[in-house]
Amino acid sequence: MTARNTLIAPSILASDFSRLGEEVETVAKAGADWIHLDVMDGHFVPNITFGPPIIKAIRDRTDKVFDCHLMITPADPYLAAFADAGCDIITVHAEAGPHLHRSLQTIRNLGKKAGVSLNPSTPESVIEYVLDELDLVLLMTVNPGFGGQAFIPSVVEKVRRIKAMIGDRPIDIEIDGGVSPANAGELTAAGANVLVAGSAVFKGEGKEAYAKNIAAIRDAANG
Ligand SMILES: O=C(CO)[C@H](O)[C@H](O)COP(=O)(O)O
Ligand SMILES: [Fe+2]
Repeated sequence: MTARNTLIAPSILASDFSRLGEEVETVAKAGADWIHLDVMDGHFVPNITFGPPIIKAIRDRTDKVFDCHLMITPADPYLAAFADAGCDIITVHAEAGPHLHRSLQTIRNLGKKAGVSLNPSTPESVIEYVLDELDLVLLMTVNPGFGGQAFIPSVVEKVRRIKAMIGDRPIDIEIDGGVSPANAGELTAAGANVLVAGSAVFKGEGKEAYAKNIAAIRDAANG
């Protein structure tokens, strides 16, 4: 049965960076559940975005959950800085370091929710022995590094397998990359409950446009 309470997490990667604070406030008022923050280092992924000072600067624009997606390696030396900047959920990539269990423990010890992200080619087995350290699994449906890429449909089967793996543990399944009303329904039917969307949300100008875009994804997700 399709999930009824899908959360929508707009990625500010697709927003107008020259008005970042305003964009965060606008998309929050337009119905975003979480704000998704894509941190890229030019090393783990071939793009560079922003870090803790920028996140800190926009933190007071909304009280929505700050969902921080770290595409950086190493991640461990920077986890405290992201926690201090105001991230509520901190997600590291399974491929980005040798000590995933330690990274997740560090995030929880900082009082934040711990997430792990898997690239499209990474098997779900990497999370088998850290399930009890996890609050969220983020499945990439594009190769990380850029917004506006095409959705990779083979990941939908992985969503189903991860849903079965986590059983009744309270772990969110979040999807990131190329999400739109065209694929939201199959993702939630497979077990996802959080959908990140950048280019499908920041289309058009201002609150009404963003609200319409978020509602279209939510309606499709909830069947
Ligand atoms: O993590 C990401 C890229 O690495 C972004 O969150 C993702 O690509 C969202 O953008 P879009 O919805 O435009 O694909
Ligand atoms: Fe992301």
